[in-house]
Amino acid sequence: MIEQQVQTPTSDDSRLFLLKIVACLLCIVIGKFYWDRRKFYLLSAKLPGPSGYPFLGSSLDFFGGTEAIFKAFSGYPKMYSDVHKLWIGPKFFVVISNPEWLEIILNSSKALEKGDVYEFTKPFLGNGLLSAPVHIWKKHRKLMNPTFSQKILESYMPIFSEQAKILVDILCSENDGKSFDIFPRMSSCLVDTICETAMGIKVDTQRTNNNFGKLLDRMMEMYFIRLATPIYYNEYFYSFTEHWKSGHEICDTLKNFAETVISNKRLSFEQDGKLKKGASVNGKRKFESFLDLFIQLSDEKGSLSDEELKDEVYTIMTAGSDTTATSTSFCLLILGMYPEVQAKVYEELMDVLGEDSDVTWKDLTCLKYMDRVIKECLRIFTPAPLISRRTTGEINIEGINMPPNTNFIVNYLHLHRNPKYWKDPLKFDPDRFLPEEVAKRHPYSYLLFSGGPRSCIGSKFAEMNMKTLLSVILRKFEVKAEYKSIEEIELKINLS
Ligand code: HEM
Repeated sequence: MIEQQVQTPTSDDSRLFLLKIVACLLCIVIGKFYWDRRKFYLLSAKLPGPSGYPFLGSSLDFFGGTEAIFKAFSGYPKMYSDVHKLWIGPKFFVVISNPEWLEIILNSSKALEKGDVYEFTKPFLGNGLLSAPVHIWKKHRKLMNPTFSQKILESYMPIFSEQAKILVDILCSENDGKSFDIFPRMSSCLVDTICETAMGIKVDTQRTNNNFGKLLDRMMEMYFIRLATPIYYNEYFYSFTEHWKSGHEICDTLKNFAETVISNKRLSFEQDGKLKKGASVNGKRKFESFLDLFIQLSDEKGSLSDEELKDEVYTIMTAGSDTTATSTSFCLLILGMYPEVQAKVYEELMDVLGEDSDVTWKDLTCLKYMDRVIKECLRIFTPAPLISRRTTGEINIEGINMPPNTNFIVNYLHLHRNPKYWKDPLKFDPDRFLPEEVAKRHPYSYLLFSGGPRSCIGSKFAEMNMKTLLSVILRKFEVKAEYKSIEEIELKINLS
């Protein structure tokens, strides 16, 4: 009789078999990871730039917070080129500070989508203009563009002036001749200005210890902390951190606040009947906040839900307050370092406005020297130094093919300090912005508010607000700065 011998697999055999399957699966996953990204490796090989370490890329350059990010982005273009590659972890970026490239990219319909880092703003800003995907952005931007018209912004001038005067009163009462940091005061002033213009509510953070302003500030700060902390990039790991928890708590409080404001507005509109479009009082446009206007326009042209209204209003508040506060503070700092320039600005203010008169929009258009001073200050200290975009189709520039889903970082800081376009870039010289000088430069060599169809919607608002603030402050005070040279000033960086 033949006995059939059945060999049962030992536990070692099955372990080896399992190990082989896991190894095979791992190879497939890694292979697919590299295969999906092969186009970025090809592109990376064609561009100069730091190669970084495997898996980490150049992320170690960013340890040390926002100052480290600033140093890295100032250094890369000098070391490599004004178009260079950058790996942050496994993520690939093309970093650009070249006007010719920027003109093409910022105007391309294939580069309107925001870069992946804007995802971090989503818990708070949802699909507001700053981070919205293009199909939503197009609809909302079209609806919102008319609300930033000259006429509407002119109706905000009394608020700009009133808040600037409150700031001056506070500075007068606190001024003991000692030096202090103007930014926190400026920031409160801008929060109050933007809350009133965006939502039509007075939060008065300047004079009271209002919690709303603090929460708004904290929310923005948390976003920048996340941006400067690569270990917070992964959503899954981040969701276990205290930072995530407190971010969500603040977010919920701010959301509830906005929801109450919006529902009260809707209620009062229903009670008062529809708003009269562009209604005027004594020949001047009646004040209507952005929120009033959005509700009105969305009723006429296709609705924005309450959630969308909240996102847009908070986007305006976030994008508008910190940038304008930083910009105006930098202008005062530089004017404090250059007394002869400050004297000329003062002289112009006296010529155009005299000692006490309120500032009108017409006056602002006459402040030509101040305009050049502001532009030059913000060239050197660009308040929105980096932005990021992502391609949705192939873009070819100078024979270099950038495939869909390429993330760009636009390095405005270097664009504005690039010695190719700005001789002696750290020299402060407002005359660089004389019309004849501007005409000599590439139009995309100065992009304070970015360029193309997705540039800053609030640029006019910001200019009017900054000029009003400076007009009120500089007629009251002579400012001085402790810094002696621009090189001394260390910058921190954020992403707009
Ligand atoms: C000096 C002050 C300001 C600077 C330097 C600045 C700069 C910028 C920059 C660089 C962008 C990015 C554009 C891009 O991705 O290409 C932007 C977008 C934006 N800014 Fe400003 N901004 C300022 C003030 C304001 C103000 C006062 C408001 C609102 C009242 C505002 C609202 C926005 C919005 C909503 C966006 C998104 C636009 C879109 O994607 O359609 N900004 N800003």
